Amino acid sequence: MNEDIKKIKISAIITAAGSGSRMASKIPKQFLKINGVSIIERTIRKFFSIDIIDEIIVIVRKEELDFYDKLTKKYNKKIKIAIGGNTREKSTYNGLLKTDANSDIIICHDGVRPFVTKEIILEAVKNMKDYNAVIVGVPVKDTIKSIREDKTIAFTPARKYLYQAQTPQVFKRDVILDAYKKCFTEDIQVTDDSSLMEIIGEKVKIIDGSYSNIKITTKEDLVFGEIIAKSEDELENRNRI
Ligand SMILES: Nc1ccn([C@@H]2O[C@H](COP(=O)(O)OP(=O)(O)OP(=O)(O)O)[C@@H](O)[C@H]2O)c(=O)n1
Ligand SMILES: C[C@](O)(CO)[C@H](O)COP(=O)(O)O
Repeated sequence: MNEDIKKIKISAIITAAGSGSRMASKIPKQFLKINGVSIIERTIRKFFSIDIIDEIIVIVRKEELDFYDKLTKKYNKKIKIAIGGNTREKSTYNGLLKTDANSDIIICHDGVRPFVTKEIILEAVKNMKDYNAVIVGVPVKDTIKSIREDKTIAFTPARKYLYQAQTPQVFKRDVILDAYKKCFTEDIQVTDDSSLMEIIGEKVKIIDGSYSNIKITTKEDLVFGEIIAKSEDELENRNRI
């Protein structure tokens, strides 16, 4: 491990205060189990296993606080809880306010992206040596069409320049705080935190994530999720022996 990385203070924000409308399940999707373990616990334990992360802030819905009591006991004092807002950005901002003011780096991650790897998280953090913002993504495999309201095609961007954005997305704490202040003052709506950095003119580096680092959004994702989880769990069990 690079000695410089060990010296910096790192906070992770895991957003898990969504309602999962596209999943349309009886319980919020973060609590659905994949190969026997809830999605949110799978995500939390990935971050928990990384020594250089000093604190993990999990953003939750107020009515689900009880569930996290058990999880925080299991994963000890490294975990703090913050209450979410009605958009992902508001949830992330509540998490940011709860981070240690001495933190240098903030890792933002979707609670429903449980198959991120330790290697990807560390690689994103390493790249912060040269940038104030680093995100993870994968090259787009399909041809992407930008469409008009009437569903005719407006244009086809060159695929070689297209990446699908994932999380983790990593930022210098003071820079992301500034970006969020602008977002709320000017009522800017975005679908990822990187977009805010782009709006304030910050250069964002994208590094390769993994096609397995899926966001569990709809029912089909659960099918892929089971396959990925089984192979991940099998590997972990084998390494334990
Ligand atoms: N107000 C919100 C909305 C979303 N999230 C979190 O942000 C992550 C990514 O969001 P998404 O997949 O869109 O989750 P939901 O908002 O729950 O799903 P949907 O958009 O289908 O309702 C999820 O871990 C979700 O819990 C959050 O913390 N607070
Ligand atoms: C941040 C994100 O996971 C990048 O792919 C994604 O944009 C989140 O989507 P949401 O619907 O805004 O939660």
